[in-house]
Amino acid sequence: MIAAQDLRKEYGDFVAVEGSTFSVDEGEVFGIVGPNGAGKTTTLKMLAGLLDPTAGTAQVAGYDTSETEMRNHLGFLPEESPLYEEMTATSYLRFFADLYDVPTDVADKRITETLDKLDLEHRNRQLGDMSKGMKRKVAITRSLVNDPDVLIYDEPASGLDPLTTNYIIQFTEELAAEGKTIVFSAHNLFHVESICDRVAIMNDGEIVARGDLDELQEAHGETTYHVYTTVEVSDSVRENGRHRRTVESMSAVEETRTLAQQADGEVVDIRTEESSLEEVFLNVAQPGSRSEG
Ligand SMILES: Nc1ncnc2c1ncn2[C@@H]1O[C@H](COP(=O)(O)OP(=O)(O)OP(=O)(O)O)[C@@H](O)[C@H]1O
Repeated sequence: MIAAQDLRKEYGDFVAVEGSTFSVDEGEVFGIVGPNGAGKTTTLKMLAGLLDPTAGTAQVAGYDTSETEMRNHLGFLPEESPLYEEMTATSYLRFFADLYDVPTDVADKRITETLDKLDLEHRNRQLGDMSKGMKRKVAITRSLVNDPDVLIYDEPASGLDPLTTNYIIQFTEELAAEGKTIVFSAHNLFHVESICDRVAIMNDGEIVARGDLDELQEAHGETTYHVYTTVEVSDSVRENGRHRRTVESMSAVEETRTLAQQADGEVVDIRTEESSLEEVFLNVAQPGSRSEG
């Protein structure tokens, strides 16, 4: 549904994105994460046809991103969505539906249903008088007026309160369940972990790791073993009448078993804990690069 081959973007002599190759299948939710300045927005804008790549190509819904027809199949949510401040939400959304030649009755139904799902109140308030969360809901609704197959969302929930953030993340999940293909960037790795099928981690303009969570953990994460014993062993802590020793390798698990036996005890439980996406991220997004946080 989305394919990018060797995308590159230069701003003057600064290379913002290079060698970016990836694909996203129909119905997949694909997350792009990375430190500030890694090149996420630049990548998303190239996919949305808003920035011309310096080199490389990309296709969305079967169209090259340079083809205008592609935009009829795409909903793009920019990081900052400038809205026409004097318009009401309803008139603004009708205006955009009209640009896509959506018949008025179809547009009105679609707009009302989406705003209902997003629980937007005060629909006839001027956009300039709406809160940030309300404006984001209007911008999300705008991305859906043409009923696109593909959604490209740049930081959909950035800077919003936890309640509104939850609404938007849940809503994105619902869109995925309806079969939309979604690419989005986010700094909140918990959200990415909870809704993405696959993730690409960018650093310094390049994709440095990619895959589903299991693949990322296997390639770049660590497994932690919590070994529970009946007796105290070196570095163990007491926990609910047992002793827990936390180690990083199977050989250390075996060593713990030996230590327990030497103290006339035994291992009664072993629990494993995989790295979170945040830990994987910290392992691959190296500082010292051009991080702009
Ligand atoms: N129009 C521009 N002209 C020059 N440099 C730019 C331009 N737009 C972006 N850049 C630079 O390109 C790099 C990548 O920017 P981009 O916005 O794609 O990063 P990002 O990963 O989305 O960052 P953030 O998480 O902060 O939104 C940054 O160093 C940025 O300063």
